[in-house]
Amino acid sequence: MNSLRVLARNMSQKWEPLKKVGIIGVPFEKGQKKYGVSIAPAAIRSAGLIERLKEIDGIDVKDYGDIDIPSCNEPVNVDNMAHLSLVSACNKNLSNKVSQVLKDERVAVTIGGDHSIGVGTVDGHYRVNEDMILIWVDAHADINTNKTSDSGSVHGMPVALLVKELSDYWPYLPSMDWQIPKFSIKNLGYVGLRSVDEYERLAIEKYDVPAFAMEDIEEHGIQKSINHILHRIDPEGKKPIHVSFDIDSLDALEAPSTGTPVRGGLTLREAIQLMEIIHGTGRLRAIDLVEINPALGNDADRKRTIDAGLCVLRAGLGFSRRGTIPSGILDLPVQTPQSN
Ligand SMILES: NC(=[NH2+])NCCC[C@H](N)C(=O)O
Repeated sequence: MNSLRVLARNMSQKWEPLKKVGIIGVPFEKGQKKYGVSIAPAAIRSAGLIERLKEIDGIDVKDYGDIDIPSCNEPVNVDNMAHLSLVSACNKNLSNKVSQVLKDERVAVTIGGDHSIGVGTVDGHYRVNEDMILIWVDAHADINTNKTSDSGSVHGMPVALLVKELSDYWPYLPSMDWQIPKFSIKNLGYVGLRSVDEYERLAIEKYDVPAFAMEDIEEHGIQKSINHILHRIDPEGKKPIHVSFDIDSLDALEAPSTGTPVRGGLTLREAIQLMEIIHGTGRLRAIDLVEINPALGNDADRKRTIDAGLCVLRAGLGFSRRGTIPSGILDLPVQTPQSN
C-alpha cells in the first residue's frame, strides 16, 4: 500500500475487530530437527479447530486448507542453515496465501508448522499492510543469522530474515530472492522471552526492541506489558497488528508438546489476557500459531497443548466467557438471622 493510501485509511478508519477469519494450514517442519510439528494442522483441525472458532459470537470462518509444501530440496549450502531451499519455497507459497486471505478482508490465522513459517506470514501481511506491527510471543527471540545460530535451524532465524535493519548481516541466500526484507525492526515487540542467545540479545539491545521477558511480565503484569509495547511501537494506535504466537511462550507445564520447551513461561491465563487485549484494539489482522508438536509427549500432553493453542486463538478472535453465566446464578441466597 502506498503511503498516501495508508494516510487516507488512518484518517478515516475506525478500527473494529474483523469478524471474518481465514484459516491456513502449514504442515511444515524443516525449520527445526524433530519430527511431528508438520502434523499439527491436521491434529488441530481434528481437535475441532473450526467448530471451536465458530462458537465465537458472529464469527465467519473459512478454511483455505493447507498450503502446498514442496518436497524436493536442491542443495543450497549457506553455512549450517538447514533445508534453506525448502524453507524458502514453503514460505513463498505461504506469503501469497496470507496476502490473499487479507485481501479477502479476513484475519489470516496460520496454523504451523515450525516458527520458520513466520517469514511467509509476515512477508504476506507486509505486502498488504505496509504499516503493520509485529508482536512475537515466544520463549525465544528467533533473531539469529546463519553466523550466530548454534543449531542452524531456521526456526531460530525468521525475525532476522524479515527485518531490513539486519539485511546486511546476511550473505546472499540462494532461493530466497523472492523475499526482500522491508519490515522495520522499529515495528517489532517481544513477549515471553526467556531463552535468548548471546548475539540475539545484542541485536535486541542495539535496536532497542521493546522486549518483555518473563521477569518483566512478572514485575509489571501482562496487561501493562502488552500495552507498553503497543504504545511504544504505535503510539497513535493506528496500525494493523500481527501476532506470531509460538506455543513455547507458554510454560512447559501448560504446553508440553513442543520441540524447544522452556520452563518458567506464560500461564494460559496470561496468554489469553494478552490475546484479548490485542483483540480489543480492533486491529488484529493476522495470528500465527506455531510449534505445536503432537508427536511429543503422551496423549494428555498433546491434548493439553492443542487445547491451549485453541484457547489462545479463540481469545484473539473475540471469544469471551463474560456474559455466558445465566444472570442470577451467582447471587447468594439472602441470609436471615437465625434465632436459637
Ligand atoms: N521458534 C523456536 N522454537 N525457536 C527456537 C530457537 C532456539 C535457538 N535460539 C536456535 O536458534 O536454534
